[in-house]
Amino acid sequence: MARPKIALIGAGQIGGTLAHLAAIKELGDVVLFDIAEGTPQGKALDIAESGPAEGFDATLKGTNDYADIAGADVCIVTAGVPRKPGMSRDDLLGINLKVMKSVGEGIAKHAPNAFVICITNPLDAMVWALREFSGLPHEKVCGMAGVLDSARFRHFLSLEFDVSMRDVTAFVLGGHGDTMVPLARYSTVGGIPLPDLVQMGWTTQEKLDAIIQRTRDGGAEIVGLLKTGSAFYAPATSAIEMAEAYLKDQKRVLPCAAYVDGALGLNGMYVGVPTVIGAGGVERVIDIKMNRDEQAMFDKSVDAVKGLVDACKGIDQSLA
Ligand SMILES: NC(=O)C1=CN([C@@H]2O[C@H](COP(=O)(O)OP(=O)(O)OC[C@H]3O[C@@H](n4cnc5c(N)ncnc54)[C@H](O)[C@@H]3O)[C@@H](O)[C@H]2O)C=CC1
Ligand SMILES: O=C([O-])CC(=O)C(=O)O
Repeated sequence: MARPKIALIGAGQIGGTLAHLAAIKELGDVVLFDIAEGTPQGKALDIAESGPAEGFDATLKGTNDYADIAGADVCIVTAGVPRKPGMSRDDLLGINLKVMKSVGEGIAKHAPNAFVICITNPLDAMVWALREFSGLPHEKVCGMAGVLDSARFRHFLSLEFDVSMRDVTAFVLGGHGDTMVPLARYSTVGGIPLPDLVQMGWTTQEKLDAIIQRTRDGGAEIVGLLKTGSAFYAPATSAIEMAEAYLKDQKRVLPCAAYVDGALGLNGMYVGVPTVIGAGGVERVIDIKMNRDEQAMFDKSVDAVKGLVDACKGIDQSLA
């Protein structure tokens, strides 16, 4: 049976890391696309040359021609611009919206049956716009943010509790911005919810609040350290987890920016929610119940995403 084909649209920091991970994990043959001439070709060749030592079977091709993504099973989109210190993700909206238009058209023409994972920021608005421009089914287009934000939360919790990251679960929902919603009640260590761990004296509410804030600021913390761009190792790993769930029909329960129409009181919008990802794409949005405080935080985040979508419609009349 032929290997799956994975198209990576954008061959920058995340795109290159995605290609490396996809090859090492033998998820399929990789096509790296970028408008920058030489970059995707150079990265594809460099990673291919790591194959003999690593011992993977996958082909890697770099290209500036959308025709080369033809028939891709998965497209992961990182094309666009990252932020620098002092910027918010939302500042990228105008420039990256134009990129989503060309990428959406390219995918629609050459890989209309792909499962599409958008990473480009501001994430929730960009995945909405990419879906609009591509016209693909909603369940086949989603955005990566919740897996990353939850991974950051899990990492910080594992440090606080001095336990393996594998035994920490977390759910971060809402938009991928300052209003994101880390849900303590739905996050656990060894199956014990975080509020119970506070009561058991394993940590204090103050420390937990600080970890939640550090999670919200997780992207900015890395931007502040790197200075020239934003995080790429953990974002790439997170998107690969989603792609693998689709390709292997794993039916993973993962938070992602999905199209929600009916669940969680939402009518037809993209935002971070718990989902099930399998061979059907986003097969299910989990309609979790939130308490009053959680709902208030989620509503605020939903409003922030709606504001960004309205801004997209203001910039590009074809989206209105
Ligand atoms: N959703 C999330 O959780 C995260 C999102 N991001 C976002 O991911 C995006 C990519 O980040 P990096 O890879 O670090 O940036 P990067 O600058 O290293 O790579 C972006 C690549 O996109 C290419 N590009 C620009 N316009 C294009 C077009 N029209 N078609 C094809 N390629 C195009 C550039 O040539 C560049 O190689 C940024 O918008 C960043 O904010 C970053 C981290 C996490
Ligand atoms: O912070 C950024 O600009 C990149 C990003 O979305 C993240 O790392 O969470």
